[in-house]
Amino acid sequence: MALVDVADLAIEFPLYHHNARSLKQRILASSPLRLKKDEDNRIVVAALRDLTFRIGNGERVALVGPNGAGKTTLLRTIAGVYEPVAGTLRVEGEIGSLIDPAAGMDPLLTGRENVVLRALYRGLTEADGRALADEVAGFAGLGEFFEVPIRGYSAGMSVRLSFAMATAMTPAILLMDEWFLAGDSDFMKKAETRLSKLVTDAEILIIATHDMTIVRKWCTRAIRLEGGRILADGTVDEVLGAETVT
Ligand SMILES: Nc1ncnc2c1ncn2[C@@H]1O[C@H](COP(=O)(O)OP(=O)(O)OP(=O)(O)O)[C@@H](O)[C@H]1O
Repeated sequence: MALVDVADLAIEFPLYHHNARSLKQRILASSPLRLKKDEDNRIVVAALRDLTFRIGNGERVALVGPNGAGKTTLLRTIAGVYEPVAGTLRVEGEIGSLIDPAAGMDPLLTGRENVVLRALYRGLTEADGRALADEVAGFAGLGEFFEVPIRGYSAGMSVRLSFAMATAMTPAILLMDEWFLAGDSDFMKKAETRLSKLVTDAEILIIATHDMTIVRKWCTRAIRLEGGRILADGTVDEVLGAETVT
């Protein structure tokens, strides 16, 4: 049974470590809501504040809201990239993340080596890891680039590799940022079937998106964030109404 359970969660990003006093005063004066001073007298962005929700088995959740609302930060927090400054986060089930293409990969290793390493990390045998790498190579279509260190990849190549890798295994909890759906059109046509299967097979899907067509197609629930807080949480129809874009 997969579960994401969040209570009173807060994430902050320090912006200024040094003592730029007059600048601090000006920033705080012009933006009193989202920027604040922490106990070490640094200016921080309150990226997420007072978040409480629970996502259980079978739920397909869209995170919606304007630029800077906190959608990607929330995905990364659930993925374990950021440590909350307050509150609790409980995740049960293996996470597959389509958020940052090169996350968790070693830039000095080749595409193939990265896949095998990830497979070993997930408890597969080396033979299974090698078989998985062949499968990923076939789908990613990187040709000879699969055999070079990934620091030499273009942004699109990194997306192809991480997409192929993430969709070759079925995670219990799938986290996805919508820009992962914006690869070149030939690749995305090929990717769609594979992605649909992954979305269906995962026990929990959480996707951050501005595209209400995606929300209506894939999701059963929507959480609207604004200014790092939850404004609404309910069924897609309740939260979106007649909306098509945010
Ligand atoms: N690494 C960081 N350092 C400092 N501030 C950050 C960092 N990442 C995000 N923020 C801030 O946190 C807030 C939430 O950003 P986030 O990227 O989560 O928003 P979003 O809803 O995903 O926006 P978008 O729709 O534009 O992708 C914003 O105010 C942003 O400036």
